[in-house]
Amino acid sequence: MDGPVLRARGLVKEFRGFRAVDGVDLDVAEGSVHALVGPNGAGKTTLFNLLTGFLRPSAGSVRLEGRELAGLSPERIARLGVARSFQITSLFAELTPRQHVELALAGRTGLGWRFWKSDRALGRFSGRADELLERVGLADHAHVPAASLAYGRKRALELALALALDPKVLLLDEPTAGMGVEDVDRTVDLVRRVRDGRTVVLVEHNMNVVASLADRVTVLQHGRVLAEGPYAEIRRDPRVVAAYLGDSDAAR
Ligand SMILES: Nc1ncnc2c1ncn2[C@@H]1O[C@H](COP(=O)(O)OP(=O)(O)OP(=O)(O)O)[C@@H](O)[C@H]1O
Repeated sequence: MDGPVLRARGLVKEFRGFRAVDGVDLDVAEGSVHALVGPNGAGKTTLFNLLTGFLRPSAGSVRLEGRELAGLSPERIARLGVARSFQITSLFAELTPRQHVELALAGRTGLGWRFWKSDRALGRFSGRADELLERVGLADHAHVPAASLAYGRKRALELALALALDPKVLLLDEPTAGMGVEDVDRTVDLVRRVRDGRTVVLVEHNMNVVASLADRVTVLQHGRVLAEGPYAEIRRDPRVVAAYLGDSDAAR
């Protein structure tokens, strides 16, 4: 199809008269990795929540391949093809990664929670579950309780759960937040592996990660788009340097 897969126009979110997102236009091209960056409080998380239905916009529209999403529930939006990962899922401590992914796959088909205890019903998803776990590097940890997984591996599992929905657009909320250098490198590799023709939108503070992954970058400030373009252009834009890149958080 022509044009962006995800398009926001005039998005506004007001909290008691304060505009956290203030008239944002966003075009996310199909198959691209698009980063949302900006200083603390710029409105990145709020925008993310508007795109995924976790918040209802005060005004404006969000379209997925032309279809209006504004006002739909997060579940409906996920089923239509916009799924998010990181900082949302609470994993079940005693269930294994394999069981988590089987349940996510079952939920997608509508088989859902009614069958959640039936090994036979879930067994039909085991092949696909193994593929997804392999994809995110968890094949060797498929059968341990989720509670025993290291932090980076829990996040890899959350990514597998989002991928189980086979989304058109995958949204990643600060995928490297709280990680040490090794886990950051591993996560960058992981996102590269799973994007595979998929469209990815990510909120990310670590500019090295943005530089390695993003085809396009939107810089937000005070709820508005300050600049938009390829990373190489954005990083030289004096407005962006002044508003954001000079800040030590972004220089990490
Ligand atoms: N539920 C809410 N009620 C009132 N104000 C809110 C609410 N959510 C966010 N805000 C305000 O909206 C502004 C944007 O917040 P948001 O969390 O979207 O920024 P951000 O760019 O994601 O910041 P950070 O990088 O710190 O996560 C902030 O001033 C914040 O205090």
